[in-house]
Amino acid sequence: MRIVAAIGGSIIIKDYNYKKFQEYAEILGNLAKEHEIFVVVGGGRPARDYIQIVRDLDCGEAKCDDIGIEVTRINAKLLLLSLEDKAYQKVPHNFQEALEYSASGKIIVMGGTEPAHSTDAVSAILAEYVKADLLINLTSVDGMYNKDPNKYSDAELIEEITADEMLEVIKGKDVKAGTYEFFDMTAIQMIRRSALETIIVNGDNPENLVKAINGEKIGTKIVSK
Ligand SMILES: Nc1ncnc2c1ncn2[C@@H]1O[C@H](COP(=O)(O)OP(=O)(O)OP(=O)(O)O)[C@@H](O)[C@H]1O
Ligand SMILES: O=c1ccn([C@@H]2O[C@H](COP(=O)(O)O)[C@@H](O)[C@H]2O)c(=O)[nH]1
Repeated sequence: MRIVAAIGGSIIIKDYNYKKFQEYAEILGNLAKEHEIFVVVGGGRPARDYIQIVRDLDCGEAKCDDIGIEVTRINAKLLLLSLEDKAYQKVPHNFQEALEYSASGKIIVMGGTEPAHSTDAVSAILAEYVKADLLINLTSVDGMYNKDPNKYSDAELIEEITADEMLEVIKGKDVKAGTYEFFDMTAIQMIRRSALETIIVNGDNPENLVKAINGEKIGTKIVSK
């Protein structure tokens, strides 16, 4: 299978610790023996911190996005270093480069591309671009809930949701740099227009990536309407 995995910065760089990179490198390396793997890495807390400095400098939102993109590429580079020769040792800056580098037969790891969306959107566009069979979004919660589980203790996990229903929930959310909380509009629109098979799982345990690929019932599945 050709798989795109989006690893949230909220998990991979949460503790500024090499161990999560190592854990992911081992699992991705094993998966690459059977599957074609593309990874998109998010920015996490360091991206938000850097974005805040650019915002305080009053440089405008697109420049805030730019610095966010730089941080996602640093996180991608850290994962590349952990993967050693199992990955193509260059971070693609756009989808064409990702496709070109994939001719190496190695794992491809990228961060952001251009301003005005999140790495979730990058992963969805990449999944379209390379005609992936499966898009897996690894984040810091067990999937999509009916409301923010970190704010509401009675939030309920949604096992299956259509892209249209997701768009309804997400519309009206903030679209400023670093605030594309959970999913953003661009990501969901891509998922909808190409009916991308998508699963959102908790990536704090990287084994959940394997479970999702093996078709175990886990997280939230986004179905086309
Ligand atoms: N309806 C919801 N269901 C699940 N999580 C939600 C929801 N609404 C808001 N959230 C929040 O979204 C957060 C996940 O989004 P976040 O932007 O941190 O993800 P990420 O993509 O994993 O990381 P990053 O954006 O840093 O790369 C959760 O911690 C949760 O608090
Ligand atoms: O293609 C991209 C990717 C990211 N950004 C900006 O960077 C931050 C961090 O990415 P996350 O996916 O949210 O972790 C994001 O909020 C954007 O501000 C971007 O503009 N374009």
